Amino acid sequence: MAEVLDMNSIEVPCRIINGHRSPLMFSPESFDAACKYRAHDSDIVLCTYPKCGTTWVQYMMCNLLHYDDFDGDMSTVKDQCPYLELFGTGNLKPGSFYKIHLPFNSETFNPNARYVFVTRNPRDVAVSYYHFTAIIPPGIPGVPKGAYWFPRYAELFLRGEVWHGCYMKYHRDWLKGLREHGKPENVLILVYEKMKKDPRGELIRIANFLGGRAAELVKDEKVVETILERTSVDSMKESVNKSAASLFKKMNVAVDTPNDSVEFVRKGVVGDHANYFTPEISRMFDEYINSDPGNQEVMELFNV
Ligand SMILES: Nc1ncnc2c1ncn2[C@@H]1O[C@H](COP(=O)(O)OS(=O)(=O)O)[C@@H](OP(=O)(O)O)[C@H]1O
Repeated sequence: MAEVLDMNSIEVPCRIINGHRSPLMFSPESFDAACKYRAHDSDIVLCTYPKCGTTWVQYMMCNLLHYDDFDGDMSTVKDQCPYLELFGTGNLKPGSFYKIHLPFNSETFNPNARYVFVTRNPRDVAVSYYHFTAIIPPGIPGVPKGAYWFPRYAELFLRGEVWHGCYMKYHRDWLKGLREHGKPENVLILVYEKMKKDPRGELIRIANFLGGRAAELVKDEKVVETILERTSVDSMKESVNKSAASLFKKMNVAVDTPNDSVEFVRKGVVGDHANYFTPEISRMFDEYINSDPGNQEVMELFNV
């Protein structure tokens, strides 16, 4: 008789490295090196909790920094803006642009470096992360894909028992860290919901934060149009998902998805949680948000 899967016993498989929950596919050496890497004065760090809009901002910034060479391929983007926990720090030189999903750490934080922090409503993050967790190997061994598992994932998400830990702790610590240790002129906070409302305005804000050639580029309306087109959901579904699949193959990671495509870019909308949240899940999220006054500061970011 087929074994019945108890959905309530399923965990997200993680490896604990330096106290952080790493996906199993990451090399412990790379992850550990990323945890210990202190930013140089001239670095630009894209720091986000996963699924907050990292890839979108990464693509906008790579366009602004490498406009003429930008080809939309994830292999190129990973060289222009490597993901430290996955690729390690071996190739970094001062003046690099890179992304991390690591928590705030005052020992590796450098107030002279520039930090771009991207955030998004935790309800939509949970849904997005649930989809991603289910498709990226080793995924959840033995768990078939399907929305019915979301209630369990939501519980694990609220407890912080998912890759990269607790959303709220991550946000509270980064916002406090940036406020107390950062220089305001070196910090840019972007909100996914605001980017959806006004991508042009936010692109120009990013360009002005970067300054130099990036700020010059966006004075040309044609360039702005081109970057907005290259970073639209539809263009990125094409460019990112297919090239991510070939990158995974190159890294010998078996991808369990149809059409050889890894859905880094899935729906790209605000409010998808309405399709997944039951009244019980909504109540759990409300309780979670109200459980700590520091969470309100985070939630206020989404009143856009
Ligand atoms: N161009 C563009 N416009 C709007 N939305 C976009 C775009 N690119 C990516 N996305 C959506 O961002 C979600 C993935 O987040 P991240 O890139 O932060 O994921 S990752 O942690 O770096 O893997 C994921 O959200 P969901 O669609 O809700 O799953 C992506 O679809």
